[in-house]
Amino acid sequence: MLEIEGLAVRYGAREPVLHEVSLTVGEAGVVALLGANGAGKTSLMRAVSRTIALHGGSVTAGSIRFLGQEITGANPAGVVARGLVQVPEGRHVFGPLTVDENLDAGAITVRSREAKARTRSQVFEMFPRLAERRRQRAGTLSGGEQQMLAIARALMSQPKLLLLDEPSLGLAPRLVEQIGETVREIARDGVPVLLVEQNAAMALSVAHSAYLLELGRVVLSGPAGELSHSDEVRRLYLGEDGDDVEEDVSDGRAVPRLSRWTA
Ligand SMILES: Nc1ncnc2c1ncn2[C@@H]1O[C@H](COP(=O)(O)OP(=O)(O)OP(=O)(O)O)[C@@H](O)[C@H]1O
Repeated sequence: MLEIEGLAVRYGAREPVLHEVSLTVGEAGVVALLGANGAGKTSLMRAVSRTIALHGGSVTAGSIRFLGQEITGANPAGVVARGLVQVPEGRHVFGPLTVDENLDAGAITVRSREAKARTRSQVFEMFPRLAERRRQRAGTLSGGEQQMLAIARALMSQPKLLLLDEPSLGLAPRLVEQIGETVREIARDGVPVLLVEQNAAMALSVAHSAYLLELGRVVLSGPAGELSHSDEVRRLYLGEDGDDVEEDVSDGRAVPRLSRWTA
């Protein structure tokens, strides 16, 4: 469904942040893209959703094919119209609008009233908490509910492929589990997912295959089960060697990274 080959991305005149990245997402299942802060995960998502230019970046080499067609020159709206929909990091729900209005906004490209109503009831089945809060303003929802709304809004556009950027970020472990279950369910319902995560444990538990990015390069890839048994992933990303605590340079506190929700 999605074929990325030899992709290079840079911001302005700086050194490229992605080098020769190749990655494939098939017709079904979940593909996880793992990596530490700054590895280039979000930049890859932006390249695929064609929002990279909005962030001052560009694709300088390689190709991105979606459903067999080159999309490297497409614009963001064109990509969404083809069924490739991104839920960016940080949720970005429309705070002053209600849950229902947010869902309407997600369905703006869907013409048929019946199709919209059908998708809305499927979405409410998947997220009963949103159904209970359909007239509540999105800005007053909890962090976990906002993340669910961001995913639900993307589903309203009836995507053929969903890109999820760090859906577990900032959520408590119980909610991370729920997000993982939701991702599984979306894939089971027939929408393949490219899941970007720092939470390697969650991502590898829901994914079929996975890629590990380091400093803009794919350094490991394969079936998720194999990656979760690789020494490097276990040591650096699943925190099995006590190696998961690094200095947070912003305030000097030692904080667990990558494996922070796995305890
Ligand atoms: N708009 C931008 N302008 C310049 N450089 C950027 C921009 N966005 C990202 N970068 C740089 O690109 C590199 C990759 O960042 P990116 O956000 O893609 O990584 P990431 O793996 O998603 O990290 P995180 O998990 O922290 O979100 C970093 O060195 C970052 O500083």
